[in-house]
Amino acid sequence: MSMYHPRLQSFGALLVVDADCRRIQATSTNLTRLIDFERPENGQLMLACVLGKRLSQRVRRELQGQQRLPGPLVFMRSKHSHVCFQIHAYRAGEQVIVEIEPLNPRSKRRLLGTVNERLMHLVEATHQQELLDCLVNAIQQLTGHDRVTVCHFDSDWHGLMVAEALGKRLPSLLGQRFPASDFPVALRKSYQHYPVRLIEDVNAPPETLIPAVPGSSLNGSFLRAPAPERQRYLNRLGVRGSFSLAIQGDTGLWGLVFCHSPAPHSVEPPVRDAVRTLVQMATQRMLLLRARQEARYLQRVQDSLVLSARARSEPKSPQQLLHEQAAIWMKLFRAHGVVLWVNGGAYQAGVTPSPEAMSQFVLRLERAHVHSGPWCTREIAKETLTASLAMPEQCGALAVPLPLSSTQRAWLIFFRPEQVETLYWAMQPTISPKPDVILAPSVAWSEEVVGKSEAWLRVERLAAVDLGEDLTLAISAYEISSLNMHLEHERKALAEANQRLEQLAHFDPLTKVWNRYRIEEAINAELVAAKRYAAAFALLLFDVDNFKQINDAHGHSVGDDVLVALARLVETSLRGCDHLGRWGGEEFIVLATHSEVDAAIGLAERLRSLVAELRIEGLDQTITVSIGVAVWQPGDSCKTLISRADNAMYRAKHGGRNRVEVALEPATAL
Ligand SMILES: Nc1nc2c(ncn2[C@@H]2O[C@H](COP(=O)(O)OP(=O)(O)OP(=O)(O)O)[C@@H](O)[C@H]2O)c(=O)[nH]1
Repeated sequence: MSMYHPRLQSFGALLVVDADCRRIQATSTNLTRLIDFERPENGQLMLACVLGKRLSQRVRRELQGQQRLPGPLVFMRSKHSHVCFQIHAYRAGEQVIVEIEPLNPRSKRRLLGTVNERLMHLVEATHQQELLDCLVNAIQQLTGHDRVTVCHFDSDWHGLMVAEALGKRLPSLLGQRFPASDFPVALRKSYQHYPVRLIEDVNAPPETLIPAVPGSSLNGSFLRAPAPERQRYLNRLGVRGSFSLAIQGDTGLWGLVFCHSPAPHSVEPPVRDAVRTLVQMATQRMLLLRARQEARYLQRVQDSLVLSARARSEPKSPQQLLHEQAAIWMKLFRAHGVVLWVNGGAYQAGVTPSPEAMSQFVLRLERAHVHSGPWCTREIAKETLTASLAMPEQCGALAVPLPLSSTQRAWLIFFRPEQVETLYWAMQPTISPKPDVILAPSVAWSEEVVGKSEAWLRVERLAAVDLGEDLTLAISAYEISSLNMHLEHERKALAEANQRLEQLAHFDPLTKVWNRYRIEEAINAELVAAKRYAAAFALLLFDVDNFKQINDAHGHSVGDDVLVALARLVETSLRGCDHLGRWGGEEFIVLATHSEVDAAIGLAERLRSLVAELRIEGLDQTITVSIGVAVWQPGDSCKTLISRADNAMYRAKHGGRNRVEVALEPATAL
């Protein structure tokens, strides 16, 4: 195992103790300078020799089964001396590390008051900037460093100075960006594990451990000296005293608080702890403020959804939805254009690509973006999916798929304009600083960022998904209602067609009375009833006299008028239980139910004389009919019955027309 020579800072002493918390295996070289103690004669230094018996027992007890002491312990080395010490102890592998720092107890009361007052200010802050300003001022007041800054990391780990408190007249770093290379991954990771880093003097000659111990790691120690590259970096800035703390966001390292001074700068342990508490409180408050802001934004989006929810009870087409909502949506999503892509068609508002370009874009999006979440870019021109949209005025796009069905997706797509941004990059000074002069990295160059839109925030993407779900429902509701309307239309058309079919099947198209098929059906039904109940009925077969001559003299259409007028006249003269049908040509049949021969003859005579009085417009002659009457007799069929009526009618014709003849005997030879 290799021997370990840690480089330690001198503001505290460090002990490496065995796992049992008794024997000291190594001490930092400055231990004897900080604390008076007696070395035992046998040379085996015990923890009790340095901390005293009671305190070392307590450390042992509190570390039993624990990784570290629950809080710092304080002790006074000698009754005659006023020097106090604070102890931290923790386990590192098979060893226990004990850190001892001198303490000034007189500063404590004053500190508590200041910290409380500053905490109150932090809790009252209502905006992030106010909160961070309050934090840097509080820290500057507590530690006295010459520059206290808050550096916030962007998604590429470049650091932007967002708040600053200056003790001396120093140039401001506010608004400057430090490149990600200033914050290497190892450094960021170490802040995640050890959020507080104090370097009292960057250039102090380091202490080390005697004797060197195998494999001991002091990564978690306050006292470890800065790594050489960090030392060089701080030297180039002219920083000798440095104190830094991590600000942990909900998704990782949000930023760092830097406290810098050109001269060595000590920070008492209680001040260090107080600053840590302030940073933690400020972090909590910041997360809360952000959560509130996001909640307010989401509420505004929800409010806009209620409108489309209303559209569900009163379905609206995608076009109507876009027309009514586009302005609200664009305001909420800071967009200048919006497209609703449904069923291969684009509904657009504001500044958007041409429909052809949109259709190409959606095709590519469908192929490349198969999952259900939103897709976005800040640089339309550089993104392969959007490069061919060729729309210089819009730089950002946010697309949300709307799963209308398992096979078909619609899209809601927002377009954002370009936002030209000037970034000020801090350059590290190349000259060596004069002693006691802290350098501001000069505004060596500024960069104009073009072709990018504002970033699509996480909360905006979430809100877009909410809106997408709402729209999916609204569009589905519309499609269902359209389908229903279509079905209803189809149903009506079908009913009408059926009705027409019924007419064609059962009615004569010219006279609108029953056709031959229907009257035959009725006669057959009547025959069944007559057979069962022996209830007589009669058939009246009548034919217009000399109809050919009317046709020839006045034209076929007048002949038609005669047939229609005749049918109307006879139809309206019948009882409700009698039926009229057209038998063919100018022949009609009246089916007179419940009729014996006398009643049937009476009816035939009444009809004959009514017809003789009929006047037709454009026809200056009377119309007459010859009627053959046949009354049902047992054994009759439809055929025999009609045949008998036909014979009777034939006789009427031959008897001079405009007459009624009755079939008296059954028809023969049928
Ligand atoms: N206008 C019109 N004429 C029809 C229709 N159906 C048949 N006819 C005509 O009715 C005429 C029947 O003539 P005929 O069978 O000789 O009988 P008629 O002239 O009435 O003479 P009689 O029956 O002996 O009195 C024919 O000229 C047919 O063309 C129709 O639907 N409309």
